[in-house]
Amino acid sequence: MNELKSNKWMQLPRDVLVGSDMLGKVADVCSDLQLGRNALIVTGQKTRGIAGIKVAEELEETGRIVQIHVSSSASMEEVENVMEIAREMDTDFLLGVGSGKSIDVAKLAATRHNVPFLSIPTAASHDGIVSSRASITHNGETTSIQASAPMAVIADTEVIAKAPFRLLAAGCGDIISNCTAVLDWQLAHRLQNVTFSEYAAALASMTANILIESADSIKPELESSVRIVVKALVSSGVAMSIAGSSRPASGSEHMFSHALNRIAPNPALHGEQCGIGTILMMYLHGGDWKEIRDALRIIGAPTTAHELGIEDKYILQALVESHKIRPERYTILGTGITPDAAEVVARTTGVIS
Ligand SMILES: NC(=O)C1=CN([C@@H]2O[C@H](COP(=O)(O)OP(=O)(O)OC[C@H]3O[C@@H](n4cnc5c(N)ncnc54)[C@H](OP(=O)(O)O)[C@@H]3O)[C@@H](O)[C@H]2O)C=CC1
Ligand SMILES: O=C(CO)COP(=O)(O)O
Ligand SMILES: [Zn+2]
Repeated sequence: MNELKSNKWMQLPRDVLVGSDMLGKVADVCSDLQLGRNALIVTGQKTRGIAGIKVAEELEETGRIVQIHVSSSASMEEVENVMEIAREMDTDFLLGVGSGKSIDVAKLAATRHNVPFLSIPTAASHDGIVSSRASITHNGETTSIQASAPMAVIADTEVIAKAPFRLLAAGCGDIISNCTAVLDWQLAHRLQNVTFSEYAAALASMTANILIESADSIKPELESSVRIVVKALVSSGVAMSIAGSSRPASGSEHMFSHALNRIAPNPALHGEQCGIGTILMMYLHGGDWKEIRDALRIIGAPTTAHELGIEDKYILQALVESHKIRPERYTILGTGITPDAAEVVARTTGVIS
């Protein structure tokens, strides 16, 4: 790590654009940031046609050379494929255009290739669209890897409003999960003296609370709803940058979601699982879990295993195994909960019936 990198306190995006027809502004942003001529777009199978091609055309119109890579998974092999293409075409910058997976692959490949990266989400499904973390699967294990923050985030509210509403509701679940993430962080600070940032924690909690208060404003196909959620995701990402870790936005509820990804044959969306994890972990914290459940219900995010499409037995198994996911991150789960206790929390909160 060079001296500049090791001395950095926090990394933040330089430009954040949120609004209608923002895809039409990509070339201007690249010129403004002096990003160079050779661009490599990482996009997904569906999102290629939704935004990838449009972004490529916008860049080509200004004389840039653009290559599109369609990525099917957020795996280390994909990151290496993208790095190989970047080396071959002497790429000046990368763009992740699409959902979480495309953005994570572009983010890590750009970090390792040492070029800037732009995040252009087509869905507001989690705060990875702005964070300096990339979730990558390698040898069957998904890990959250430190990467560079995007140089710019360009969120076209028109495109995101047309995405399946389930993705936006999942983004809300990811934001609401800050409630228990911060409680876990405070607990770890008190019991284990882990480094704690009041600023990061306050920003993360405030962001979740504003979203809970705005729950009835989150509606399908409304750009105003997208704007609320994207702003909250940006705010959560900034909290993680201030903290220098995902602590303000990822605690026991994320460990539950990560455990489900390992255990359940068909996991649901990240933010959906984290939302339900927040209900469960808030119960364990002795907090107002009904407030969390009600906000998720109003938004239209799942609050039960049935709505998540995951069998009760996997929910219980994930609860019992969550503490093993990241043993170094102390949370309310401590050294784990028993199968009996898991059943009580899941039944009392109505997550299983
Ligand atoms: N870096 C971080 O901090 C974080 C990373 N993650 C990671 O992100 C990934 C999950 O991301 P998430 O976005 O929830 O899910 P996915 O990346 O799995 O995307 C879900 C689906 O939505 C599709 N999609 C996206 N936008 C649109 C649109 N506008 N219209 C129609 N379909 C659309 C995608 O299409 P397509 O096939 O084209 O991609 C994909 O099929 C996981 O790999 C997870 O580990 C999660 C949280 C934080
Ligand atoms: O999803 C995240 C924050 O919302 C990132 O958290 P992880 O560090 O658990 O991957
Ligand atoms: Zn998350």
